[in-house]
Amino acid sequence: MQEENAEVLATVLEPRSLPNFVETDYVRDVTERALAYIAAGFPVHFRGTSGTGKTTIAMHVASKLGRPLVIMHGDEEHSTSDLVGGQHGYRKKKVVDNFIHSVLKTEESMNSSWIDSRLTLACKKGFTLIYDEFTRSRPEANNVLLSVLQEKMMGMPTARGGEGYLKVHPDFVAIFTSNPEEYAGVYRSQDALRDRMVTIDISYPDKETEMAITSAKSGLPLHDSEKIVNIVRSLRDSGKYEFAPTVRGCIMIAKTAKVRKAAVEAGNKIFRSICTDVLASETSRVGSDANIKKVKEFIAELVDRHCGSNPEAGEMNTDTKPSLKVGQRIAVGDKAVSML
Ligand SMILES: Nc1ncnc2c1ncn2[C@@H]1O[C@H](COP(=O)(O)OP(=O)(O)OP(=O)(O)O)[C@@H](O)[C@H]1O
Repeated sequence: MQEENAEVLATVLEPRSLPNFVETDYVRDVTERALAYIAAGFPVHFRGTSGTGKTTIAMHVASKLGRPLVIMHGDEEHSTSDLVGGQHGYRKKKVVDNFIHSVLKTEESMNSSWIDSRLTLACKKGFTLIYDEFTRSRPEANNVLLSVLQEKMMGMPTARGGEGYLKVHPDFVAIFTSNPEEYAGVYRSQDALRDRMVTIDISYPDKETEMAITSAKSGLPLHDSEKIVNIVRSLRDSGKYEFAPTVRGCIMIAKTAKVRKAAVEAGNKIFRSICTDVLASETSRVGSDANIKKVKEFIAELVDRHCGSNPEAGEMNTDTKPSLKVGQRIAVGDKAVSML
């Protein structure tokens, strides 16, 4: 019944890397390791703090598999039916019989049909599934995945209310991401599920990768991107923050400096204020005035340290050195970097 009538409530994506994806040695290494585990038949789990690039790498790995892609996002509101599918839809039929003037007859009927979840669709058709931040869903909701990953069978409710099984397509691949900082207050990654996947820890990318990402995403030349990355990495290494700054901070500073045509120089007031705004907001949620003042002073110090003190610095000259172009391979330090 479900096979024939299934409506598909799912967005199937073409497997593609995200725009301006940068491939460095670091990215290539993580991708190759993940693809090898997948080829050996194991689901892969990218685990890392916010902004380390887990989702982007998951999308890249999916693009290498070349199968259609569906994405699910963990959510504590999810129930099993969000993962498996369920009866959805409502049709109302109203018959008004006023043949006899004084009688009004109304008839209503409801009709619902089975709608596959994204997981079911991927299991049936052999698509790639990215389950982003899967630990945000309650363990009971995720339990259906245990037999999918181990026995390659998926428990499905039947028309008569019992349980049937769907055989998982041999091309089905699952890629998971999670943020360990969220385990404490939310739901710990279930051990049984974790035991069925290979976890690759993703930490902050190396300097070359951060520079290449900043340049590719903003269009700023690499030498300017390097100065911004140096500021962010020094702040991260210092430990003087509530939340560690990420490559997202680098991208925000670089893009805004470009829009405002501010030279990436310590002497440029606009550039200084962009660094302070972006990094103070990225690294603190609530803070006392005294704390924020200290962080801002430290950011100013880092801008001086990494961008020189040039009081004459005015508008940036964006024409002097190229940023990373699609397909271009360049040397950053002693490493080769390319943008896909
Ligand atoms: N290899 C890469 N090429 C280009 N951009 C990248 C690459 N890796 C990461 N990024 C960029 O870095 C930022 C953070 O990456 P991403 O969103 O994948 O991190 P995340 O670890 O999934 O973060 P969160 O846990 O907060 O969702 C994004 O703007 C993303 O586009």
